[in-house]
Amino acid sequence: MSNPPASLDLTIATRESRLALWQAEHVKALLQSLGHRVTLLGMTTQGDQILDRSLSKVGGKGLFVKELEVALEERRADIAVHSLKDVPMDLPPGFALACVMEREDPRDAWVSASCASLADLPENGVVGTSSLRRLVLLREALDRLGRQDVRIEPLRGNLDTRLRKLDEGQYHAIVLAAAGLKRLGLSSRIRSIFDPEQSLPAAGQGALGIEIRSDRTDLMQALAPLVHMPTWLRVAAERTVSRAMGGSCSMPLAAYARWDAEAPQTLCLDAAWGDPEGRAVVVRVQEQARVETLDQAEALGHRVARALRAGGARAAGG
Ligand SMILES: NCc1[nH]cc(CCC(=O)O)c1CC(=O)O
Repeated sequence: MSNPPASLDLTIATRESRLALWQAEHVKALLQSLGHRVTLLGMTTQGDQILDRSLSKVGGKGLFVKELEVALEERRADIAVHSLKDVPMDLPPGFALACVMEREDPRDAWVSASCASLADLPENGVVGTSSLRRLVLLREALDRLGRQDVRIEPLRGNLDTRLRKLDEGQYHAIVLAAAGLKRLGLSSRIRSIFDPEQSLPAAGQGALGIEIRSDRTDLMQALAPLVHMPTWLRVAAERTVSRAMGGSCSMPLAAYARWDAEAPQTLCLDAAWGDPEGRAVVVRVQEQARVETLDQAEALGHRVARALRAGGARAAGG
């Protein structure tokens, strides 16, 4: 006979943006429904403080997770909830990704009151995004429409700040992850959702990950019911591409995996790599494989990274 699962006292370290708090509350509610007692420990990260420079210039993804890891290290918290997109490919020694949860909408959203689409932008229109990936993919789409007049301008800050900058008229439209808007009940702001063919999502976009100290095997068991394996396999493949390309936000790289609707257990992985100067997409590849384990997902990711390099993509730092 197995023992009933232990009820734990758990502290969740979280950033304090509205989206981060929503995500932490979401995990808190799930853990409480499993019988655990949960408190939140809110904290500000460097990524939240540096708002005047593009993230790719100031050190990238690690900026959003470092302080949370210090809280885990100092045992002030047990788990950290992250948007997987912001989590570096390799966690520092002593930390582990214990759980990947079911994915929200992974796609990019077009947010604009005045323009229904790219084609609808006025002469010399301005679109806001700070993601190099979105910049490169938008530029490509605009060039195809013959819209060299449209400018793409940097846009930083949390979701509310970005929406305010749009509302103030600094941009005609902005591009954001649909997942964040949906989680915060802001779906009505979404004018349209990009087909992944056009704006291929970033590795891990829309998925939540839970990080722990790797010695906390007790927590792995407690978190097991929150694991969504179909999502974990998708994002493992995507993140492997990113890791293999030296993934950082200073490289325009998209990696998006989806399950084939017809073939059982078959994962289709698309990737796009752009010139780091952010001008035009140079390489797009697609591979698929039967995937039932994380190892197989990673093998697919490596194949896609090799195909990107064969097509002319260069890994960062080498
Ligand atoms: N880079 C910031 C970030 N990290 C996660 C999300 C959205 C939610 C998600 O992808 O889970 C966002 C905002 C955005 O890209 O518009």
